[in-house]
Amino acid sequence: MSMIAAFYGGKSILITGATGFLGKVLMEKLFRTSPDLKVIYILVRPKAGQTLQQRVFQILNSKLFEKVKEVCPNVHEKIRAIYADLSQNDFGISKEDMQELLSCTNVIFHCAATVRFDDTLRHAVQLNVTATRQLLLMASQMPKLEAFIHISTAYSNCNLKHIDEVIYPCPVEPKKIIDSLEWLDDAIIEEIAPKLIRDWPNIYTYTKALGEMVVQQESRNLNIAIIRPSIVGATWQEPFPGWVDNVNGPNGLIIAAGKGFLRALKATPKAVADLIPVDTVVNLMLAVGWYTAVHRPKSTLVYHSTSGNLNPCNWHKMGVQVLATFEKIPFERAFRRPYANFTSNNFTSQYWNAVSHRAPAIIYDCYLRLTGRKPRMTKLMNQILRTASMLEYFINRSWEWSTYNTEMLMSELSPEDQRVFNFDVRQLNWLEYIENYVLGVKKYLLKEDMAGIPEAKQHLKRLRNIHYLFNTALFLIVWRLLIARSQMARNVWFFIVSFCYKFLSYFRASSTLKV
Ligand SMILES: CCCCCCCCCCCCCCCCCCCCCC(=O)SCCNC(=O)CCNC(=O)[C@H](O)C(C)(C)COP(=O)(O)OP(=O)(O)OC[C@H]1O[C@@H](n2cnc3c(N)ncnc32)[C@H](O)[C@@H]1OP(=O)(O)O
Ligand SMILES: NC(=O)C1=CN([C@@H]2O[C@H](COP(=O)(O)OP(=O)(O)OC[C@H]3O[C@@H](n4cnc5c(N)ncnc54)[C@H](OP(=O)(O)O)[C@@H]3O)[C@@H](O)[C@H]2O)C=CC1
Repeated sequence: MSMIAAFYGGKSILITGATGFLGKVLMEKLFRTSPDLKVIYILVRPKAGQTLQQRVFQILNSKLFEKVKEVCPNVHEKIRAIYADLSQNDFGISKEDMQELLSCTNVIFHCAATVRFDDTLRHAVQLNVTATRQLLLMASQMPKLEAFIHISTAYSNCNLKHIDEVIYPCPVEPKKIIDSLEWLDDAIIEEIAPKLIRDWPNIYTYTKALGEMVVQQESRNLNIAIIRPSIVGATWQEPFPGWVDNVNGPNGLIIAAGKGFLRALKATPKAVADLIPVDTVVNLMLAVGWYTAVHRPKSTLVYHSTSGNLNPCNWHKMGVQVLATFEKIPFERAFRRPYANFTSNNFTSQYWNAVSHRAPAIIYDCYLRLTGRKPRMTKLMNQILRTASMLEYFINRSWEWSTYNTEMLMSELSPEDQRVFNFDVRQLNWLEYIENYVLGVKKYLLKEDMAGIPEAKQHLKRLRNIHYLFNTALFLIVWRLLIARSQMARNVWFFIVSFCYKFLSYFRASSTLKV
């Protein structure tokens, strides 16, 4: 019997960010392994015209939850969506709901955050810092609370090269920032933001670091743990391989590469690609929840959920495998044949952007215009290049994350728990994982049918022929222009033509002799 699964039995669990990528996988695993849990409270806001109930219905009826419905047929009754908007100071939770949360919650998983790199400082602080403080305040009023698990990111201290499982102080106190945001106007905030974030690459990582400090400062006598995942990728094993549901992180770039839009990336090929499967992160979260509640460590422990120091893979290996998978399982209606050129050189990167990205987009837009259609490729290309440039910081550096706490926890688990809640990334086979990942992007993000693969392969063959034709035509045009202007080019040209002519004459003569 799994001790971790048994621990969650009969428990009331509060999850923030349950409608997000990590949150959904967390709920799925909880229901599947502890179907006798009492209730999962999720803090949700209405979104995109959907009510809370519609959002929950959509999640529970997705493919991700197919297995859950077999193990826990009354899953609908065990999930309680509570209206909450974390960008409001009191979350906007009703009095009755708040009362229920305060009196019943046993474990909290705080996943909600804004993960946009370019969010405004005000919004990012509100969500990643102030909301965390507010939730901790709520937690301190929960008599039955056994553990509070805060999800941060391995990149919260990416201004350092070696990162230990400790909370590092930020130059400016979070409280000072929260207070000043109350009276400063938006224009001033955006002006001071770059000075505040200093050597952090973006507002997201900076506010996640502030969030950790808030956890440390407001922990009171709560049992708290922090988990820091690196780049969270598709599921490795559970509930099935390759599940993904948004275009964040590598997902958008895999789409852009598979569709042939993105063919070069400013990336250091040897830098560590610190991806971690989402189910591995979730298994660690559940194990940490159990350990924190049962063993009650004296201080707040930080756990790194990273792959780099246990089972490293680099961007070159990843790119090669992604390309190999595109060969086997191509995406439909590609713009160009997929190709992956990683360069860390600024000049080469600019060159590839001009030749491989912007020029084809402009040519295609001209074609659309000529055929009476609305041009759209340049806009799309700009969007993709903007996203790629936002991620550049993370694909041109390597970090070392120590994983003592994570390894200690692994050794504390029973063999059964190590199997059911496996977070040992050493067992991950990257080639297999990446193939399933790309397949998952095709199936679950692009919603492409596997039956379309032969047609997609045909399409790629056509694109290859167009590519050869285009290159030959381009070569001839450039050559013709050169001949017109340079005597040397003319001489070379006549030499080649006469050589070819002589070769053909010889070939014809020798074949006539044979007959
Ligand atoms: C050479 C080829 C290579 C081939 C081989 C390939 C091998 C694989 C290589 C993989 C290398 C991976 C490196 C990963 C490094 C991750 C590091 C993470 C580190 C920290 C991790 C964390 O701790 S935490 C999570 C990370 N947090 C994000 O990862 C959010 C980022 N992101 C944004 O911060 C905003 O996205 C940003 C960008 C501002 C734009 O902002 P923006 O305003 O311009 O655009 P929007 O985001 O509003 O998007 C407008 C609409 O475009 C849609 N769309 C957007 N991108 C799209 C896309 N690429 N493909 C299709 N569709 C896309 C979107 O879905 C919207 O569609 P709709 O309007 O219909 O909803
Ligand atoms: N994905 C990754 O690569 C990594 C993620 N992390 C961390 O993991 C956690 C989860 O990330 P992930 O699942 O990928 O992110 P998602 O963007 O998929 O999910 C974010 C969640 O937060 C919720 N949320 C955002 N704003 C509000 C709000 N105002 N009120 C209520 N809920 C809100 C979202 O709700 P809604 O659906 O309504 O928008 C959603 O459920 C985050 O803390 C992130 O920092 C750490 C490292 C890497």
